[in-house]
Amino acid sequence: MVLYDLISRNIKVKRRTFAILGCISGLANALVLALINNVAENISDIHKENNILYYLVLFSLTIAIYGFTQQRLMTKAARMVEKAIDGLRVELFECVRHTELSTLEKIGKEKIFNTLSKELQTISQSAQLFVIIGQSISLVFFTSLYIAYHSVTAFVVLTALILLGGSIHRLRADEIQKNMQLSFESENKLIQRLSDLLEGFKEVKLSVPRAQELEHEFAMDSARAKRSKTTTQTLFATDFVLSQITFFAATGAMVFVVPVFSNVYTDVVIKVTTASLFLIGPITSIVGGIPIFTAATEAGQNVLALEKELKREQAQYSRENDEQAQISSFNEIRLAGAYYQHNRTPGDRPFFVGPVDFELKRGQITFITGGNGSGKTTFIRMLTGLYELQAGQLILDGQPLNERSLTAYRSLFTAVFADFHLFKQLYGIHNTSQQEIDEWLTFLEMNTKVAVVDGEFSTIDLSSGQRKRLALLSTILENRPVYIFDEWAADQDPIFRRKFYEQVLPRLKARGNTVIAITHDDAYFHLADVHLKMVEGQIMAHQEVETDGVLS
Ligand SMILES: Nc1ncnc2c1ncn2[C@@H]1O[C@H](COP(=O)(O)OP(=O)(O)OP(=O)(O)O)[C@@H](O)[C@H]1O
Repeated sequence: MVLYDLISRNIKVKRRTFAILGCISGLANALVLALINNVAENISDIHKENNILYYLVLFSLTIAIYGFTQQRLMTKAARMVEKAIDGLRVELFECVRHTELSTLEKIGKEKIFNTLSKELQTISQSAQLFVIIGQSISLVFFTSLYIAYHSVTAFVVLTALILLGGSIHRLRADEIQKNMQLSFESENKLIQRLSDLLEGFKEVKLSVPRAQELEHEFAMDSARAKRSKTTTQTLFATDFVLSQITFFAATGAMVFVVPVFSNVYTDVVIKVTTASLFLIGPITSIVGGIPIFTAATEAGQNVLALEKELKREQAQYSRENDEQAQISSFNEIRLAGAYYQHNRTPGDRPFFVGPVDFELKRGQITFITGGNGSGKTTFIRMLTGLYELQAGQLILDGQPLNERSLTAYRSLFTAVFADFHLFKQLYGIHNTSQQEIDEWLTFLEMNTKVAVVDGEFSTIDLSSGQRKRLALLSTILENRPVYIFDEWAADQDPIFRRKFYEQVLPRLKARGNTVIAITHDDAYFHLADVHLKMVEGQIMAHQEVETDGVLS
């Protein structure tokens, strides 16, 4: 039971409480039937003996017990499922945070969005249903007992037909599951197309062919989702009708079949027929609830699958211990024979960086140049521990790093990547004063546009160059030993570009920070202590490449 496993993982499911409440509720419901049948059968005697009030009180009491237990059951189930989902949501978020960048790239953002939002919501929506199905099963059980008490033959016929109705659904469970998986995949694609439209809105607006093709692909995926959902719903609808027919057959059997096989009196036939009719509500609830239950089970499976994928390559060590450790200084970082190869996409030539030997000394300013696609970003990700090396070693002050020390090692770095994300809130930046923030805002010429209030930028609705300045400010406030800038100055005006190279970088150096900048601004190459060049996944001294013009 995927759903039960998911729910009971973080919270203790009070099975006994649910079972007791479910039984009382089902029993009370069945008692309503028994009472009505009994009063109807003996109505003239009851009136004669003035017992009607007694039965009325009994009837009201039974309904009150049913109402109370049913309400408790539903509230408890909702609370339990929401608590479990709260835990799962946070756990999955944590899992995403701890997973490796390469794993995240492999899984894709859409699947994570879809699972964390829609799939968890599907499970949440099914909370009340679990109770209704459970209570209906209990009602069917007690009503069947009531029928068995009056006629064993009626009970056997009814049980056989209920089992037959139940097995209809089981027969097509695989087909239903396959279609649900298809619609999950189509929905992932739909999210991807939608984010293409929203994130690339400007580009889409500028190009009608692009817009048309995107719309066409979206429509195709939407049609695929529609097909698989319609097939699923059709299967469910047929199941529903078949089970209703089975149910009517069961009721019909009470009057047409049972009297043939047993010597029952008319009043017994009426009672078992009424009881059988009484089952229509719970049986409809059970059959009608199957699609939602199946969807929730499928959603649970997708949640588990995502979690497994996220954890697959996650280091098996205690996160807490690992995250407590921060490295605040170093003398030398070395990459020895470091190698990383990207996953090959069909039709693509595999790209790898390495084997690379590289040394970074504290306080140096290193510039890295290189053509497009030469591997600069990949190299930076290897150096910062964002990509786990597939061969070779990262050595910090003579100590080779292992998985345990990787998170602490990463804390040496802060970066403004080429595809940086500007956080509106200054997450994790607390060791700074308003005065320091304001000074830097003025220095970066952003003080007239933005303020930092309660640890948040007042706005990030700015030009891309200005947003980059704020990203730079965030890194400066973080004050980490090593600064990485990937083409930081590319979209700054010439005056500020000069300021970046001639004032910001020296200021960081004076503070004791080490800087690695990917840059093509040759006017400032003389400011670097070390100048390297990346060529086809190999790193070498810039001078060496420029004079030899060949790769070793
Ligand atoms: N996540 C990835 N999966 C597969 N291949 C990738 C991935 N990231 C980069 N690559 C490939 O690796 C090669 C090097 O990319 P990389 O971004 O490291 O180069 P770069 O020198 O930084 O390029 P640019 O200057 O254009 O940003 C490219 O051919 C690119 O297609």
